[in-house]
Amino acid sequence: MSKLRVAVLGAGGRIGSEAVRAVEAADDMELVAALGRGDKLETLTEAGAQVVVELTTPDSVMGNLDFCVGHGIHAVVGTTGWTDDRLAQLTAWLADSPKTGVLIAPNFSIGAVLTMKFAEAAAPYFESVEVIELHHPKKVDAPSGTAARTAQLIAAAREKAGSAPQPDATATALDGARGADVDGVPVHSVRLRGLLAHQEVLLGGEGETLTIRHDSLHHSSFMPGILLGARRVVSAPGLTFGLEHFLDLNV
Ligand SMILES: NC(=O)C1=CN([C@@H]2O[C@H](COP(=O)(O)OP(=O)(O)OC[C@H]3O[C@@H](n4cnc5c(N)ncnc54)[C@H](OP(=O)(O)O)[C@@H]3O)[C@@H](O)[C@H]2O)C=CC1
Ligand SMILES: O=C(O)C1=N[C@H](C(=O)O)C[C@H](O)C1
Repeated sequence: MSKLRVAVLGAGGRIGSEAVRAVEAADDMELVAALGRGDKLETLTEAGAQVVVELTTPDSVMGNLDFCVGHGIHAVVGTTGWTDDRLAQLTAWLADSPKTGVLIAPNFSIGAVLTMKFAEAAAPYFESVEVIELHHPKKVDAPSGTAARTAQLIAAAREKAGSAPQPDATATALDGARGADVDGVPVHSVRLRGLLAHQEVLLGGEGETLTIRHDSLHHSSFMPGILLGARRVVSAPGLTFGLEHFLDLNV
C-alpha cells in the first residue's frame, strides 16, 4: 500500500520538530516536506503532500490553511488562536473545496482530551468551576487553546443543564485577579520555567471539591494524536474540531 504523503509546517518549532521525527518513524507515512517560516508554500504541491501538519503560530496559521485548502491538501492543525471569525473564514474556504478535510485539535494528547470530556460531564453537578492552565514561559498565547475549549465545553454543559451562575462575592479586584472570563468560566494562566503543558479543572460544591488534572510531561504526548489525525483527516471532508471525533471514546 502506498504511504501517506505528509508535510510539517513549523518544522523547526518545539512540537513541529517532534512531529517531523514522529512522521519519519511512522511505517505508513512519508515525510515529503518540513517547512519553517519564510519557506515557499509551493513546496507542498511540488512535493505532492496529501496532508499538512500545521504547528506554527496564531499569526501564520490562517495564511497556511488558505493555501492548503485552496490546493486540496488536508490539514491537521494544532496551532492555537481560534476565534469564531477565523472558524467562519476556514469554513468558507472548505465550502469551496468540498473534498478537503481539516482537523483542528486544541490538544492532541489523550489525557487532555479526556480531561475536557470529564470536565464537561462533571460541570453541571457543582456550583463552582474554574480552570487553571500552566505552561512553559515561551508560550505566546493565553489562555491556552485547551483551556479556552475546556471552559467553552463547561459553559455549554452548564447552560444545557440550567445551572445557576457561579457564586462569587468579589466586589473589588486587581486587574486579572479573577482570571480571564471564558463564557462565564474563570480561566487562570500560569507561565513557569520548568513546566510544559498542564491543566487543572477545579469544581466545588457544598462541602466537597473535585480536581481533574492533566500533565503533558513531554511533546511525545501529542504524537499519537497527530498521527491518528493525519490518517483519519483524509477521509473526513470539512471541518472537524477536536480530536475526540476521531477517537472511539466510551465516556
Ligand atoms: N494542539 C496541541 O496538542 C498542541 C498545540 N501546540 C500549539 O502549536 C503551536 C506551536 O507551538 P510551539 O512548537 O511550542 O511553538 P514554537 O514557537 O516552538 O514553534 C512554531 C514554529 O513555527 C514556525 N513558523 C512560524 N510561522 C511559520 C510559517 N508561516 N510557516 C512555517 N513555519 C512557521 C516558527 O518559526 P520562527 O521561530 O522563525 O518564527 C517556529 O519554528 C502553538 O500555537 C501551540 O499552542 C503546541 C503543543 C501541543
Ligand atoms: O503551546 C503549547 O505548549 C501548547 N499549546 C496548546 C494549547 O494552547 O492548548 C496545547 C498544549 O497545551 C501545549
